[in-house]
Amino acid sequence: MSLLVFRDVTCERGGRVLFEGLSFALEPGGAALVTGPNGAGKSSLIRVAAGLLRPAAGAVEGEAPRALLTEVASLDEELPLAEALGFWARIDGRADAVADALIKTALSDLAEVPVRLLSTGQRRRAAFARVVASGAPVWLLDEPANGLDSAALARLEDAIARHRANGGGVLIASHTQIALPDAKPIHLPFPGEGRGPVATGPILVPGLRRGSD
Ligand SMILES: Nc1ncnc2c1ncn2[C@@H]1O[C@H](COP(=O)(O)OP(=O)(O)OP(=O)(O)O)[C@@H](O)[C@H]1O
Repeated sequence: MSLLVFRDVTCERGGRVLFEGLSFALEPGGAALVTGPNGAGKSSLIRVAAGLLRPAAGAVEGEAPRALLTEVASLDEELPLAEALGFWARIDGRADAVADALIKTALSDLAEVPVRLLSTGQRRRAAFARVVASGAPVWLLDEPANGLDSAALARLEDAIARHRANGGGVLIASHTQIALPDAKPIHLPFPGEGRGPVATGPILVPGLRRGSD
């Protein structure tokens, strides 16, 4: 059974259609990579998948829990990292998962450091640790490689590969090259590029249009 399904989804923001008729399914072990220029609607697509934006038309389906990574880590700045992660992990009923998530993101040494003292890359890894600790089968990652050095990027790619090998699925929006074998491509084109198919393979995108800017 599919983990996540977009069925003829249209997304509008600010009175503008960003994409329409977007259909694809994320299977266990699967991945989809959303690309496109600034403002094309990549983050909006991820937010639609997360249920934070309602599609103007169509439906997003799937019973599997989803974990979301955005620019904002939403971790208490004053708490030590492990405690800040523990707050969310307890809500997910996964308090025991924090230590392992810290190991997978190479943050164990910073477990007692207040979140406000973390660097940009460390914050990004901390936000990803939240996703790892959640135990959710579906990972929705908006620019997960932002701010990461090459070692951290390799660890991110490893974690994604392991998640997929365990039957999880990932939907990623990224400007940066990221190793995502056999990912379904979803390209959101430039404004004014016109209507037409924007994806190949198993993703079906009957049309895509934009309103006037
Ligand atoms: N809250 C909002 N209200 C109205 N329009 C918005 C809102 N947020 C974003 N938009 C518009 O929606 C469009 C798509 O934005 P989005 O952030 O999804 O693009 P993106 O492809 O992720 O861009 P980037 O590569 O710069 O991150 C942009 O034109 C943006 O101005």
